[in-house]
Amino acid sequence: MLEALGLTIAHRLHEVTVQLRSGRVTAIVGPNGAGKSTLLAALAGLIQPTSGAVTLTSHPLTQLPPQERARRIGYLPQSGEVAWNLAVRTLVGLGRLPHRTDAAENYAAVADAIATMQLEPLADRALSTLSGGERARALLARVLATRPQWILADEPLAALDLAHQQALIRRLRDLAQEGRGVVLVVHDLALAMNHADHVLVLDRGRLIAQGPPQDALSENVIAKVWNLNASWLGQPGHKALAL
Ligand SMILES: Nc1ncnc2c1ncn2[C@@H]1O[C@H](COP(=O)(O)OP(=O)(O)OP(=O)(O)O)[C@@H](O)[C@H]1O
Repeated sequence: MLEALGLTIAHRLHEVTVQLRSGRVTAIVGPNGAGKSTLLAALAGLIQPTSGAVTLTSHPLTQLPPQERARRIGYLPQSGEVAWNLAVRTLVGLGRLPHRTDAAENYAAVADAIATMQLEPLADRALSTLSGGERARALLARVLATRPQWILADEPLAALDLAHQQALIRRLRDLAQEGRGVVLVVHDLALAMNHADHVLVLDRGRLIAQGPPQDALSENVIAKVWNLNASWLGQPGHKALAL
């Protein structure tokens, strides 16, 4: 379990307590500036809280050696920028750095991540020659190549076309089914409603609601947080938001 306990980050998050379980997909939603990216980065151990703590299987994240943390938690930041103009395959291979595994195992993990993100035709291309969505898939493949217990991804679907979005959601759901923890920041409330097992709703740095999507994303919560009169239409798993 990955937990935030009274997590406060000055001016950004206020007393957030959440328990994230592996084996399920958790979506973090909320308006712009609500603190979603801040919470995700803090859960990955990348931001020091002003007060409160993040624990992984009851151990404070700060006590885990960085390499161990990198093996256990794969983090995809929101910005799709890459400092070096690497080939896709080389970038994905960086996901193996936290491990001391042999070449065959590294090769298999990289090949698997490239296949999962449907990047085979692009594997030898330089990142600078890719489109925004192709680059986003390459960056996520690097996270998958680590084969972490936890996958924390900030808007991983934002740059993807509909077919790649659906393929990625299926894959992330499969990874959760295998027992990994998947935590996604998303703006698309229908996507969170239809595909997440658990939803956290943030607003102005505070946790407003959490629970199964049908509870956390009720029309009342949407009215309160987004100030929108919206109605859910359709059947579970295929719901759409009418505004
Ligand atoms: N490095 C920083 N230093 C100080 N304040 C920051 C920093 N990064 C973000 N903030 C502020 O913290 C608040 C939460 O930002 P955060 O990026 O977590 O929001 P978000 O919910 O992910 O927003 P968005 O949907 O726009 O991506 C915002 O008010 C933002 O201006």
